[in-house]
Parts: sequence; structure tokens; C-alpha cells
Amino acid sequence: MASLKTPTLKTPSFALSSKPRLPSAFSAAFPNTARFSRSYPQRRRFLIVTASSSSFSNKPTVLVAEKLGEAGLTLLQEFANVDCSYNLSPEELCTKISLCDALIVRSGTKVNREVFESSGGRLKVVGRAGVGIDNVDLSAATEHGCLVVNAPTANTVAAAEHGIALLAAMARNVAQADASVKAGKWQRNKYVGVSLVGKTLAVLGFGKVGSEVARRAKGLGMHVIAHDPYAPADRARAIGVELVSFDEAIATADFISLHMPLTPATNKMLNDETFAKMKKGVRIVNVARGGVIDEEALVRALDAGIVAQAALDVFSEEPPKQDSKLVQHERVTVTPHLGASTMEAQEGVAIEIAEAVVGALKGELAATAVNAPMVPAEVLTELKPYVELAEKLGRLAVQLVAGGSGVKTVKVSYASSRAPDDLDTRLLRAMITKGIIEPISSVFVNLVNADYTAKQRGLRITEERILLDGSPESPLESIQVQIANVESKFASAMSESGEIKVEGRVKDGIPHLTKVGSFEVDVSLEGSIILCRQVDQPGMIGTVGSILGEENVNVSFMSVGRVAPRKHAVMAIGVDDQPSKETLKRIGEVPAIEEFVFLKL
Ligand SMILES: NC(=O)c1ccc[n+]([C@@H]2O[C@H](COP(=O)([O-])OP(=O)(O)OC[C@H]3O[C@@H](n4cnc5c(N)ncnc54)[C@H](O)[C@@H]3O)[C@@H](O)[C@H]2O)c1
Ligand SMILES: O=C(O)[C@H](O)COP(=O)(O)O
Repeated sequence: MASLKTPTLKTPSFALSSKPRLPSAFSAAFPNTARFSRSYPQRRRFLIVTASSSSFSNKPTVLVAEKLGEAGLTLLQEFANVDCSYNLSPEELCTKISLCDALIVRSGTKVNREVFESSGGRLKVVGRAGVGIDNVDLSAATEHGCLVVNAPTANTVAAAEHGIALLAAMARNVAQADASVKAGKWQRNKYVGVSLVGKTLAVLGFGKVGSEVARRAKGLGMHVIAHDPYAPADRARAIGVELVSFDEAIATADFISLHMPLTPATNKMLNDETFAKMKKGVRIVNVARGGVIDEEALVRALDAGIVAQAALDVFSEEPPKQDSKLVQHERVTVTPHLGASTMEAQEGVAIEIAEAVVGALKGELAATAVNAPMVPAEVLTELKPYVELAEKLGRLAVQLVAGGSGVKTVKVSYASSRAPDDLDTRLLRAMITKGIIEPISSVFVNLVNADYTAKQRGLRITEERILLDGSPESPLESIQVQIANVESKFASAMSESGEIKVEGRVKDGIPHLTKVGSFEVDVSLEGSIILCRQVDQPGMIGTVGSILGEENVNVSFMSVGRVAPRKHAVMAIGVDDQPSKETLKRIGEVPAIEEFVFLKL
């Protein structure tokens, strides 16, 4: 594994408002200084989250609230302070969470709205060490900008094997017969079972686990059909499984195995009405979620002889009540949510979730994000410099708005030779939103909550693709951000149609600002930028350059865009360090400079 670095910390980087009141000329040039007084991260990657430091070290703190495999803990400990506190009460969890940057749970911990509210904004990642995320309030997580990641692959085989184990054990009364023998009985006639070979198995939910169950059931000689509204037909064909409607599946099956997630649409999917449509004597296996079955209706269906047997690993309430009629039913076999519980799966899940959580805390996009757009790794790598460009253009554009906060309508244009389907702009849009909102509010914006936050603030972002001729080798030629219905504190940033307009492109992997209003410039988007409009004349670069040089402010780049020789020009100056107020005031006093603005990136 690559060595782990300390996470990026938020450091004050534009604290002008904490200084004494500014001279009036300076205030005129920077009418919204106070708005930019909050702290920003000094260096930003295309981050989803940035962990805060704990009070005693620079490491983030990860609370592991349920048992996690050793290999995962070791990975976490290389990067974070790891607090393994199992069996916390809801109140204890809420108390602890305000001290944690990440939380790792399995299915036994309810991560509800209260947990996010109690975190005070510190909780940045919830890692679900498994597949089902029905125990995490995703809406609350998203609203709080908290990324939720899961470990979707490592326990697939374990769950499928447990499904098959329950199927066979149920058909041959293994659990009941075992209990009987241990009770001193020898009831060979009572526990005559049914055969699997030649029987029809309906797999409901033909995802990862469902298809592995289907594959294994085929090996046992069963006829397998499946119902899944979203499963691709070719995947089913490849395994030799026929995809059918829900009604057909339940009406023809001798055995039904459940493998869908618990969602509002699947909640109590098996109920009185659907049991009534089943073949008499059907046998049901559930290693998905208890809530997909109306458990009281199942008891009725068992008693009515519609359902001959059931084998259940999961329950709507876990653990179920000891006197639960369902659990105690003679023809029901139960296990305590053991589907993922093999040594191998737990080590795999622990590693999968630890890597996802550490990656997210380092600011990387997680491939297993549940409440953020999933962007494949190769697309991420390709988009990385454009992601940075997008955020910086948003950040620049909003700082050009007089008053800053009246931003409601933003138009983003992507010029690209790629077909629209080959260009995923969700990430870019999120980062533009981040760039626009963060400088003017105290909200932390990331890929998770960007759309939600924009909506909350009434910020409408429309996107436009400009299809260019040429080679689609690079994903984008340029990104343009326009803010409409506002005034600018730098009039030259206004386009002819009255919007603030900035445009940029990536050159040699580095984001550049290439247009301000209708002026073409070329300045790399690093450090900060001073934009000056001046009467185009010789010596301006030298004059401003020497004012900056006198204060030892390193100029990284200068570029002049003009309308015509000796008319107006916009000079863009990239500076590594922040010039003092006095220096900026001196620049503003250069007679040929008509307006200027200092923009923090
Ligand atoms: N008992 C355990 O310990 C255990 C272990 C692993 C997984 N699980 C559970 O098993 C379930 C499946 O896990 P997975 O990894 O296969 O997930 P998955 O996302 O790969 O598969 C779920 C499938 O269900 C389908 N689906 C969604 N709505 C449906 C509907 N209304 N009808 C039919 N199908 C529908 C989806 O299209 C998807 O193909 C999850 O609920 C998971 O939590 C339980
Ligand atoms: O959804 C899952 O991954 C399984 O139900 C496993 O849950 P567990 O991590 O609580 O065993």
C-alpha cells in the first residue's frame, strides 16, 4: 500500500477581516472583504471529505462500533486513531460521534439522523462493513455532507453459501432433526425431507448474491428462474437462468430465495396477497433482509399450509423477540444473521471497508460511495485536473460578484470533442458548486451534498455541452462558468450579455484561467490572482511587478489580454503569496489601473 499522509487540514488563509479597519480606498476595491474571511483548506484535492485533526494529533479518529477483522483494523491504525467501542447504546454513540471523523458499523448499529446531528459536522465518512445500508439514514448523511461507503463485494460468496446451506438444511430438516437427536429422540419418519433436484427455484433479486445462489442451485440440478426488474438479461442467460415477472416467479416456484435490498419498494414484498399467489407447499429462504417479508403474514401462510417451510437468517427486528411466533415455528429454521459471517468474508470486508474509509478521509473519491455519484477509477484519473479547474473557476467567479451572496443562476459550458455520453460531468458540476458556495457561506460542500446544498440555497446550475470537432483524446477543451443576474466588483469580468464570465482549460495537467469577461488571459490557477484592468501601455507589467517584488511577493505568471493595442487590457497576475493590504492599495493607485481585484483560490 502507498504510504499514508496526514490529512489536509483547514488553515486560515484569508483573514483580512481580523485586521484593523481598512482605508476607504482599499474598502472600495474590496467591498466584500468580510465575506472572504473564513478559512479554506490551503490545498485541495478533488476531495469528497477532509478530516479534521483530533485535538492531540494530526490523525483523524475512526470509531469502529462493531467487530471488524484484524486486517482492516491494522490498515485503519496506520492512518487514524482507532477507537473500537462495541455495543454502544444509541445515546453513547451520539455522545462519542462528535469526536470522530469516521464511523464503521455492520448491520447492528442504527446510524440515524440523530447521529449525524450529534456529530456537529465532524463526521465525514460512515463505512458500512457489508452490503446492506438500510441501517444508515442516507438522506441525513447526504444533508450533512457525510459520505457513506460500503463493502459490496467481499461477503457475496459467504451470503450465497449460507443461502444454499439454509436451502439444503431446510429441505432435509437438518436443524430440527439435530435438536431432536440431542433431545434423546430418534424420529426418522418425522424428518423425511424433500429433494432439490428438478425443483424450480425462484431467485428474487438477481444481483451479486442472487446470481451466485443461482449458479450453485444449477449445480444441484435445480431449475432456476429469477425476478429482478434491473438485472441485465445477458447475465441471466450466461448462467442459464430465465428472467420472469414477479407474479410468474412466485406462482411457479417450489423454492423462493430472497436477495433484494430492503427499500421502500421491497418492504414487505412478501405479504398476505403475494403468499396467496404462491404454489401450495412453497419453501422460502431469506438471507436478504427481514423487512422484505411481512413476518406476521408468513406465520399465517405457514399455518395455512401455503408455505411448507422457511429458513431465515434475517429479521425485521434483530435480534427477534424470544417468543416470536415465527422464530419458534416448528417448520422454520433460523440463524442469527450469519450470511456474511465466515472468516474469509469478514477479513475481506474489513479490508474493503478500511481502504474505502481511509481513501475517503484522504480526500479521494470512493469507488463504493453509496450517496455520491460513482465514477470509475479511470474516469477519475482522467478528470482530476478538470475537477480542480472546475472548483477554481467556481471560486473565482463567485469572488467577482459584488456582494457575493446573490448568486442564483449559474450556467456551465463544457467544450469537448467527446460525445456527451462519454463525458460524465456530475463531478465537475459538484466541484463548481463547491467553489461557488464555500467562499460565501459556512457550509462545507462536497460531492456528497453539492446538489442538495445548491437546491437548499436556491442555486440553479444549468449545464451545456459544446461539441467540438477534433480528437476526443482529452475529455475537455474548456470549462466556462457564467453567473447571471448579478453585478461584478470587477466590471471587466462581465460578458457582453451581462453575465460574469470566466473560462479555463487544462494545460500540461495544470488548470489555467484563459478568459475573464471578453478578455483572453492565460494564468495558471495556483496560489492567488490579481486581475487589473488598465489602459494598455508599455511598462505596466514592470510597474506592478516591481510593487509586488518590493514586498517579496513571488509572481508566478503574468498575462495581458487586450481588446486592441493601446486600449483597455486585463492583466492577470498569479502570485504565490498573499500581498499585504498596503501592496494591493499601491497597485490600485497606479494611474493607468482602472479597476483591480484580488482573488483567492
Ligand atoms: N444475510 C447476510 O448476512 C447478507 C450478506 C450479504 C448480503 N445480504 C443482503 O442481500 C441483499 C443482496 O445483496 P447483494 O450483494 O446481492 O446486492 P446487489 O445490489 O448486488 O443485488 C440486489 C439486487 O436486487 C435487485 N432488486 C432491487 N429491487 C428489486 C425488486 N423490487 N425486486 C427484485 N429485485 C430487486 C437489484 O436490481 C439488484 O440486482 C442485500 O439486502 C444485502 O444486504 C445479506
Ligand atoms: O448486508 C450485509 O452485508 C449483510 O447483511 C451482513 O451484515 P453484517 O455485517 O451485520 O454481518
